[in-house]
Amino acid sequence: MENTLGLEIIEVVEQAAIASAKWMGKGEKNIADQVAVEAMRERMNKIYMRGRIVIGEGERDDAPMLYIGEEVGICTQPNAEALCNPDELVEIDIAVDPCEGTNLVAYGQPGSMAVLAISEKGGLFAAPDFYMKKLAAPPAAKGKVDINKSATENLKILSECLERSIEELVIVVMKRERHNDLIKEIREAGARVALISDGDVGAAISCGFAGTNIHALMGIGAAPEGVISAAAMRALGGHFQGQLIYDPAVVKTGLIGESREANIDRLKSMNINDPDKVYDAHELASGKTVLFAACGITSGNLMNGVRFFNGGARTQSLVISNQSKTARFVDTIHMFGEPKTLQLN
Ligand SMILES: O=C(COP(=O)(O)O)[C@@H](O)[C@H](O)[C@H](O)[C@H](O)COP(=O)(O)O
Ligand SMILES: [Mn+2]
Ligand SMILES: [Mn+2]
Repeated sequence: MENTLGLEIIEVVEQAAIASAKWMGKGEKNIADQVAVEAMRERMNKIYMRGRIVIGEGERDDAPMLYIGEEVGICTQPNAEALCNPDELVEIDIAVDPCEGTNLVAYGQPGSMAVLAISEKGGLFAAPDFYMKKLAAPPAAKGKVDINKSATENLKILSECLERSIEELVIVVMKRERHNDLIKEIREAGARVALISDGDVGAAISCGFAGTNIHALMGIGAAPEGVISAAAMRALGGHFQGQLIYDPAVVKTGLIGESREANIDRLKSMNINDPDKVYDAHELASGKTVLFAACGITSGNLMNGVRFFNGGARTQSLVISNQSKTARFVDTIHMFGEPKTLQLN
């Protein structure tokens, strides 16, 4: 699965990022999102694979494209056996977020990316459209920090694992009212807080690399993004835990259904009978093969954003594989038509 797909999915995220980047700074988050979805879908459908979207843009009725359950790839066609070899006919599950950080793109802010994760069928947790409490940390702290512990305790553990004082730690938290107490606790414990407005996938993955100056992600974001982050962290060997949040009173903002009770019933209807279960990266991305790909739309900690020049664009992507144990940064120049120059910088 991996050999051919690893290369193809780079182009999938690149095309989505380029399309979205054309809308950077225009204040049009829905268009920046929509063009990324269209570009991602178009490129995916050129791949010899038999893919199914398990995390996408929502249910079929609401989302015209890349909806949950949508089949993508050449080998989903009725005559697939004539077109595809046995490897390509293996069913694979795909989680996508074509524009992660739509607000960041619309307002020209750093940290947006086109992103996806792939595994064999059943290898990615089909997260409901709920919130998720998340804890991401570097590989050195894997299995040592714990989402059930307080932020203060986790900071002590992180400090030991990373051989740094608590004061040297930087913890990313989304700037939301629901995090006011968490932010206070982290600061009182002595660590530093980097607040982000959006884009917790990039923040989670940044914990996987030393040199990003991000040592943990704490707090509540969206569950689908949690699964995509978990796929990357599983392949990187970093720490990731997630716990679904189904109580509207906890998140304080956002659409999360009518009531706690109604949400528990909804989870049960999805065969999630223990709504408080804590999932680790291996449960959220349980497949034997896990591939992750992202391409920067606007520049962030991990990747440069799309840079256009006369006749082309340059992109930077990241592909992580648990099989080849690689985190590969890919730098690509895209030629639109016949450019007069190929701009390096
Ligand atoms: O910032 C985010 C927005 O993602 P997108 O809609 O694809 O641009 C995500 O990274 C967050 O995980 C998440 O969606 C968010 O925390 C939930 O929204 P909010 O209610 O504003 O906190
Ligand atoms: Mn997102
Ligand atoms: Mn998105």
